[in-house]
Amino acid sequence: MTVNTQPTAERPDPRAYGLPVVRQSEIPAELRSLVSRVHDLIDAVANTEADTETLAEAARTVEGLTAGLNVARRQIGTMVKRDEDLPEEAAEFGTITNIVAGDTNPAAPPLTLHRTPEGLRGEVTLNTVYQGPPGLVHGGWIAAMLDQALGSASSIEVHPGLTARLEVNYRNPTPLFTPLEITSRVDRVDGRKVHVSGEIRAHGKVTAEGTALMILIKG
Ligand SMILES: CCCCCCCCCCCC(=O)SCCNC(=O)CCNC(=O)[C@H](O)C(C)(C)COP(=O)(O)OP(=O)(O)OC[C@H]1O[C@@H](n2cnc3c(N)ncnc32)[C@H](O)[C@@H]1OP(=O)(O)O
Repeated sequence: MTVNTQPTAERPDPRAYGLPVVRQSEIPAELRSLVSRVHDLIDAVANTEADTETLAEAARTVEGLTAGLNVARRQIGTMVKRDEDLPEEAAEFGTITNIVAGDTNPAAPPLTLHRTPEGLRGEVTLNTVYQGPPGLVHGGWIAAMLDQALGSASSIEVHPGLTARLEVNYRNPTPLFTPLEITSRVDRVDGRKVHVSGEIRAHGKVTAEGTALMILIKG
């Protein structure tokens, strides 16, 4: 089908579902900096061979930091409003702690997707935190990235939906420490059923391809 790259005129407002909304520009630079440093910390912890004294001291420090941050927690389901140059009724929303793309999730790579004339495109480079087989990306994580890219294609080009079915073909190993190109698009819309597809490429070669059926949320 011809892909509609124009935002849908009417999108569901998460506030109508009782979900708080944070504008992307409202996320403090200090929080973004903390998220980036903890992202690096996760990698360091996963790979450290430091001596036990250093490990024990780090654990105490992190425990204290965790307690300090937990004094004020967001409501589950808090959404972030993206692309603020769009008109209010065409605004895009994502879950702020989304494991693949969440702005405030240090465990997320994060994957950012942008519109193209063909659909959506993003680039991401993964470290050993996302490792499955030695030197390769975990297959479940590959599925998660495709789910995100395919779900976003539906959300941005048609309407937000939930994944009813996802099929992944693993064509070639997906390497760590290598820029991965992720593309997705809407193939067909049939009432509330949106058929979407996408790929992951490394060095221009497809490593995984996915197709999914998204069921649009009502409203
Ligand atoms: C505010 C901003 C929020 C924004 C929220 C945006 C979130 C994006 C998240 C990214 C993607 C995810 O990870 S989503 C997370 C993983 N997925 C899930 O947890 C979904 C779990 N499943 C469900 O909740 C449900 O099964 C749904 C919602 C998928 C469908 O339930 P429903 O809404 O009651 O719809 P239902 O009447 O059953 O089906 C509608 C039509 O679709 C068909 N259909 C339904 N499921 C299937 C299926 N698996 N395979 C084939 N066909 C199916 C039915 O036959 C029917 O066709 P016909 O009779 O009309 O012909």
